[in-house]
Amino acid sequence: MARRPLPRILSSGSERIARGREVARSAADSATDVLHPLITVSRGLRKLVAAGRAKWAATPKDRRGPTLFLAAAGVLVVVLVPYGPLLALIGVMAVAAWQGRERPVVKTGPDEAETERLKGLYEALVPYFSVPEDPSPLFAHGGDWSGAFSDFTFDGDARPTRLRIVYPAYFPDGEPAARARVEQVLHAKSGRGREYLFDWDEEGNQLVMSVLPALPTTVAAQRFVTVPGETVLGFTDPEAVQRTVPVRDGDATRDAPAVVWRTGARSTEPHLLAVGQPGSGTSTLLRSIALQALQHDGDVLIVDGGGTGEYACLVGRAGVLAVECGLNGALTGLEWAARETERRLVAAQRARGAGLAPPEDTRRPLWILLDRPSVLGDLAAIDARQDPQDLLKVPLRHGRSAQVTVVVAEQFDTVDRLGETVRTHTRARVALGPASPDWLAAVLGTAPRTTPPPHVPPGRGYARLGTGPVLRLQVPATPDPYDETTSEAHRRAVLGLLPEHDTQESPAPTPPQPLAH
Ligand SMILES: Nc1ncnc2c1ncn2[C@@H]1O[C@H](COP(=O)(O)OP(=O)(O)OP(=O)(O)O)[C@@H](O)[C@H]1O
Repeated sequence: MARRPLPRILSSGSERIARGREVARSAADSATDVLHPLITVSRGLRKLVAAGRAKWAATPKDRRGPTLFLAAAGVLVVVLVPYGPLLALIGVMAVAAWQGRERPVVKTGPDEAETERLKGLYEALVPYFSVPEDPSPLFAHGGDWSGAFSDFTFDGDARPTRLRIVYPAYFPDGEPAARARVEQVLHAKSGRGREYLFDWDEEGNQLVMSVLPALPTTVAAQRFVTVPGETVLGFTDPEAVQRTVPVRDGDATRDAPAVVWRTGARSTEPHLLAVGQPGSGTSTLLRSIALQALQHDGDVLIVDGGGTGEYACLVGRAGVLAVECGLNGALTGLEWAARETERRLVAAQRARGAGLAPPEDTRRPLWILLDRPSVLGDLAAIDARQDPQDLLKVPLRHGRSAQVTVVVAEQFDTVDRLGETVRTHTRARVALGPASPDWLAAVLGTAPRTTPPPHVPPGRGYARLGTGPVLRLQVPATPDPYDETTSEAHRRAVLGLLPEHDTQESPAPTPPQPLAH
């Protein structure tokens, strides 16, 4: 049913009321501005009068007469001096203005609600931070929380946003289980729905709990300022990394703390494994890596076990050797990649033997991106054929010195299908999407020091490079430009990064030739 327009009189009447309110508000604002000095002086005068009264009340009765006499003499002198009354008036007004000025309220400690929250936290921690044998326990029921807690800040709901806790030296802070119990209590009692960082200082017997803001999700695919051999996996907390990268974020440009992965001959983590829940963004991460590899003149071979066509935008682009979705194509492409790795090694070795620099064609980065190898493994098992994963052995073992980088993406529930070689040689790790601490520890080698985020947007997770710290990660939005749900801005961003369509034939799909040694 079509909506009937409001009667003119009603709509214009409400407009007039709104305009009237606006005028009244601005008149009130102007009046406050004009009267501000007067308000300040009268506030000061009130304070002076109150102070005078208090002084008079505090003066002993026998000294009131002389005091009154002195005051009267003072007034007389002022009256007799030329311009005395005027100067006295100016002086009183100045003192009143000074006394009446607005002073910022300085908070000196937690308010009632915040104190209650701290008391509750303290009581909840008593069972974990005390033992019956301790003669003077730092934590005891009904004890003094101020000896254990410091450096606290709160949000508007009196929930702590930062808290330093001193605990007794006998607390087994080296045991992950003991730490986890304390972290769980703090998480629950400080308010769920926020992401906490727990920073344990074993030497100082201190724990600092802080609330982390959500990682921004607004950075989309773009040409990142990196050198060849560097790939931006995503963005993290400013304190977690030293490297920042200038990024376009909406209409502004800012320096964003980036998780930069280094590949190539000097890399200690030359290959990467990304694991995620379905829909968590592992294919998007692979697309982002592919675009960055192409930006630095790399050759890219994509094997998409999921076969959902998420890499269609890369088909036929300059630098993209092949995008294989079926088992046959995957086996052909990966067999070629294994032989190419061997060829590069042999050629580089021969050149070194002859005292020459390695040939140009062995130095061009080659990227093998393999999404969902477990699916291809299943298909291969049905046909009693070779598992494509097996063909990754040579690139994974020798790829580093041959400028060959392997990136594997798999889902959490099929991660156990990955072979030993893949697990051993993919030392750069990414875990995306919601996951339990145990799952994350299985992928990253250790659990993150942060609690799970209340809301996990796509592309949100953790990264760990080798034995480095676990970093929170948000992958830049790099959606499939051919997906109709992709926004126009993102579609243009990704299409703008794609190389031109290649007119030359790519080498990957050709059957592998035996190497002439
Ligand atoms: N970093 C990101 N920023 C914004 N959106 C993202 C990001 N990563 C993924 N998405 C969106 O989430 C959806 C799923 O992403 P993607 O296909 O990459 O997930 P996946 O882990 O490969 O899942 P599946 O294997 O089920 O396809 C897509 O709509 C994608 O655009």
